Amino acid sequence: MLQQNNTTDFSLESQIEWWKAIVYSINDGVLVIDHEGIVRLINPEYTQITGVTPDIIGKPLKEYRPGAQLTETLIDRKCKVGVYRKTEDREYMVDMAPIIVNNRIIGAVSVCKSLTEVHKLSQELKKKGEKLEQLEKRMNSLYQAKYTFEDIIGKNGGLREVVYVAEKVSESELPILVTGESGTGKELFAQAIHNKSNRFNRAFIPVNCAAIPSSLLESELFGYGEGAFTNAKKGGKIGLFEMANNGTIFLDEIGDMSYDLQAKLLRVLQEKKIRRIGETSEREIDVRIIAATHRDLEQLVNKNRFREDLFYRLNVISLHIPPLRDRKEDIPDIVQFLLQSTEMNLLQNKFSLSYTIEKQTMNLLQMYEWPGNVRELKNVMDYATCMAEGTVIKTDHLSEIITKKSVPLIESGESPLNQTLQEAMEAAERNFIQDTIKRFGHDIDEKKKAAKVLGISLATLYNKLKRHKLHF
Ligand SMILES: Nc1ncnc2c1ncn2[C@@H]1O[C@H](COP(=O)(O)OP(=O)(O)OP(=O)(O)O)[C@@H](O)[C@H]1O
Repeated sequence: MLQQNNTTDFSLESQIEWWKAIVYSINDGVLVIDHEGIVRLINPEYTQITGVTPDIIGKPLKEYRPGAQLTETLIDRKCKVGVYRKTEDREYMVDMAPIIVNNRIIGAVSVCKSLTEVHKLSQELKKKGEKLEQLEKRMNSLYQAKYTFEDIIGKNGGLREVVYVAEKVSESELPILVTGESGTGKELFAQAIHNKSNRFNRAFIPVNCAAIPSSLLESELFGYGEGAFTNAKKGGKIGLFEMANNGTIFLDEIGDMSYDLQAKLLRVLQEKKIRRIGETSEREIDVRIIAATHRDLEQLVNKNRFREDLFYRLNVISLHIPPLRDRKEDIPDIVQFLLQSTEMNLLQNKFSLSYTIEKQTMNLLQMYEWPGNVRELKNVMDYATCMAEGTVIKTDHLSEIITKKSVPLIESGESPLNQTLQEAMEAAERNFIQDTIKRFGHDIDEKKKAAKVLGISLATLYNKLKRHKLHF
């Protein structure tokens, strides 16, 4: 029996008990034979794993278990590692070693590990892995980018060039900064880029940095660990960066992100690691970042409201989407495209309609300045198709704001609607200059010719281009 008090007993009997207790407490199965191959000891775990009961003790192993290789160890003196054994209902791995004292073999020991348990665990792990894969697939399908470059309509005013660059950089891993007024199609571009990249079947996670209060944005982006703060969810929360792993995160309105959070974003860009709030360890992530803003980031940098280092890091590839008023020639194609989408929607509801638009109505659409860009045009067309009694879109079907604020095209000869003379003259001058430049071309010699035809100096032409916000 083991000593119950604190005094140390060095008697042989006590020492044997001591070693036996150690062998019994081991989690692996242990069987020991002496130099004659007689079983001297097995622990309960050995019985558990192999089914061999303690009545084997004192008997020759070879007789009891003819397949046992342990007795060979007494002869060849070799250690054997990871010998696979399988009986009807058990599977286990055995390590064997001779017990040598003063260069004499006094026995051999076999240590076994159950594979049944390992199998069970690996089975469970497999199931969990499959579940995780399913969840990942579901998440990817929930966060799928639907637009491709085919959905980007138009080519005028520099849009063709932007599409060209965007397509080229799609497959690169570099961050992209998309700028342009609200409604010009920044997210549309981001989705198209994602869908053309190798990440197309992974998640595309859009985040509007201006729509989420800055106090919440950090935990939304990075997630948090359990107990990170009061009201924190049990088990913590995964952040959007982790959700976008292997995919793309679209950080819209990046100019509205707080200065502190900008520093954390810069770290993600540099280290490709994130740390959930309240946790100490970091997690590796592989996310492509596409940021967008309608603000002038350089100006924000100058005002110390946007980090210069982050700006340069994001601005490696920049795409500027021109406003719709600078590419009014695209309006007919976009209108056609929008009407077709409406038709497709109706078709899904079993209605088949084919819309046309009156020339006069189209003229009016091209006279308007579109401060809300393509999004506004989409809304106007949705409204018009609702208002139309038949399939022809007429001026009456446009909202009042369009009919009131449209400015005449030079060649249309339409009279201005509810405009002051000054406003109409300004609009006419803008359109006339725009048309003349388009007729002659963009380079300096062509502009000189345009200025001559307009009867103004080149300097005045440049001033007027600036005043009318014409980017040629
Ligand atoms: N060139 C285009 N061709 C077809 N549809 C377009 C085009 N540009 C924009 N759209 C459509 O206009 C709407 C607004 O686009 P999007 O949301 O991408 O703009 P945004 O610049 O990201 O706007 P915001 O800055 O307000 O977030 C979307 O429905 C989009 O599909």
